[in-house]
Amino acid sequence: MAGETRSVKVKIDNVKMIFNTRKGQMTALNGVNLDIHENEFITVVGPSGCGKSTLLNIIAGLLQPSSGEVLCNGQKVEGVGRERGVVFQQYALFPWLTVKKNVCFALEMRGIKGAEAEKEAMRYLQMVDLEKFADHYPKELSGGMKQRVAIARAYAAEPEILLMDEPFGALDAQTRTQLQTDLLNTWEKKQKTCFFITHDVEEAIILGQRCVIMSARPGRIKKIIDIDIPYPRTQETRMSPRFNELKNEIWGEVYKEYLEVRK
Ligand SMILES: Nc1ncnc2c1ncn2[C@@H]1O[C@H](COP(=O)(O)OP(=O)(O)OP(=O)(O)O)[C@@H](O)[C@H]1O
Repeated sequence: MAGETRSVKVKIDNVKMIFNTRKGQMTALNGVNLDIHENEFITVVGPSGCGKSTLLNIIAGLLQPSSGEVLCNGQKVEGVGRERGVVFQQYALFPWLTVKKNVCFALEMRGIKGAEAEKEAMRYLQMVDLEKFADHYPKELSGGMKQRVAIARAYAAEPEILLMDEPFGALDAQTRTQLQTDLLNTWEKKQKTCFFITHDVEEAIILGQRCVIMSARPGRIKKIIDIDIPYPRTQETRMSPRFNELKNEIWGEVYKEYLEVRK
């Protein structure tokens, strides 16, 4: 299985999450166990409301589980940490800072300041092909460009683990495809551990080494599928018979869970 010989970067150990709501207690996650290996690219799919974002927020340290724990590099996660970077669907850029200064912000958190930070920021902007827009403000950019800035900023923070919650979900199909290609290129060069949530089964296959399928609420891991398609993956990969087999298999599993939600 992909990644099995590598060391465990993040261990999700019997995580349960209960929310107190106006209607009483609601179990969002129950008994989630997963080992994410060093430099592994994991994609996560499942019906709406199955707890994907909740799980990501627990790994990020933004939420504390009701029971169970998450270990990162063997240490219990008790809050946010620099080794874990998050990219959300909404770009979360600082609107009052230019593109370059948004990236500088992440560098400053690492202690890189002044001219050196500016130079480094340009290097990260080049990576996402946005160096020409360094002095623009976020409001002057398209949705796809803003998300590329958010990705450059996430990379500039040099996290060991990238947690991505439907980062391309709000984008048009063409921009999404372009960003998938950019992300794959960057991942192949920089090899970070990635945990990537998506609603899009094709996206889960084109990016991931393993695809985690979550069951309907209360969310747990239903199945993990090895995406045994070699990298580099390109848009032509989508035409291959294996891609289509995997797509049918994963889609079938997700659809069964979707029907559970509707019952
Ligand atoms: N802070 C909260 N308080 C109460 N309930 C919550 C809270 N956060 C999430 N939930 C509930 O927990 C369940 C899981 O939510 P979550 O956002 O993790 O699902 P998801 O799989 O990411 O959904 P989607 O795919 O629609 O984004 C949902 O029923 C949601 O309403």
